[in-house]
Amino acid sequence: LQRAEDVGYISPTEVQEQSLPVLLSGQDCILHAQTGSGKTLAYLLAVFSAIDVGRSSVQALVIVPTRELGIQVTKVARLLAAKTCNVMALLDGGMLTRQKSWLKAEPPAIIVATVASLCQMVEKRAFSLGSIKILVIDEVDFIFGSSKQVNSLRKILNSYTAASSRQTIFASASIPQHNRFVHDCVQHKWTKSDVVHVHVNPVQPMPSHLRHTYVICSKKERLHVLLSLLERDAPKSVIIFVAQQSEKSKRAGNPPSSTLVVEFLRA
Ligand SMILES: Nc1ncnc2c1ncn2[C@@H]1O[C@H](COP(=O)(O)OP(=O)(O)OP(=O)(O)O)[C@@H](O)[C@H]1O
Repeated sequence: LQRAEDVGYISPTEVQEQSLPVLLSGQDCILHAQTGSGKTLAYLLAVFSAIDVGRSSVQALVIVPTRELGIQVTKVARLLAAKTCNVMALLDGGMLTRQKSWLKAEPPAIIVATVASLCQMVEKRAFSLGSIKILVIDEVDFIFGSSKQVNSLRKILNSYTAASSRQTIFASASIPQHNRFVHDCVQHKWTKSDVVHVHVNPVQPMPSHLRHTYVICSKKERLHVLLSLLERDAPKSVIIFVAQQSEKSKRAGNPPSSTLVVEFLRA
């Protein structure tokens, strides 16, 4: 807590105020609060409270759905660690071969990892998760919603580690059917039975001056429809979310849709 204050976190946000007594007492917790409310700092303070920085073993694991989020979390963890312990990022697209030898030579106290990279390392026996004291799953709704990641996540929760011997924290801005999720956590032994659900700042209703519109079209027509909407509405500014280009489309030599949209806006 002193270190958090030293780096500029003077007073806690609402989710931190409500969750820190639970987290620092070592109880399992579901941190459910909107984006930007300070969940990352809350769970990282629990991580630093749980680990013994003098021990050379992997004691804390933070699972994130994407490389980008992993980079952000690692940055905050390193800021708080202030060289008292090592924080390693095992993220998709990273240098896993080099990291494998680092892991064996000097196990970091904290690992921030994407599901696939972590499982790859564990399956190659680069390290074991036997000494994990605290496990955090960030953006849990995203990971459980991804068919690619969910089976590996279940292994991390139930095979590689056990809920009875670790503190487990789930964090998310949105947990659809959250009462059901809390029930599943206990039922599937992802957490202990006294897991606490900290739910603050439920998403505010949409401001009345905003208008939602949607268009139903086939997958093939999506880009064409988007470009026609841009042409028709000619917005002053716009944020467009595009999915990753599929490998099949890359191999076929198609330009990514982001390039096509940018070219259209430039013209
Ligand atoms: N107690 C605090 N005092 C001041 N700033 C804070 C505090 N806690 C967090 N912040 C800042 O608020 C911003 C958002 O925090 P954070 O990333 O932890 O939110 P989050 O709830 O994890 O968001 P997301 O759901 O997007 O992961 C960050 O820039 C962080 O540095």
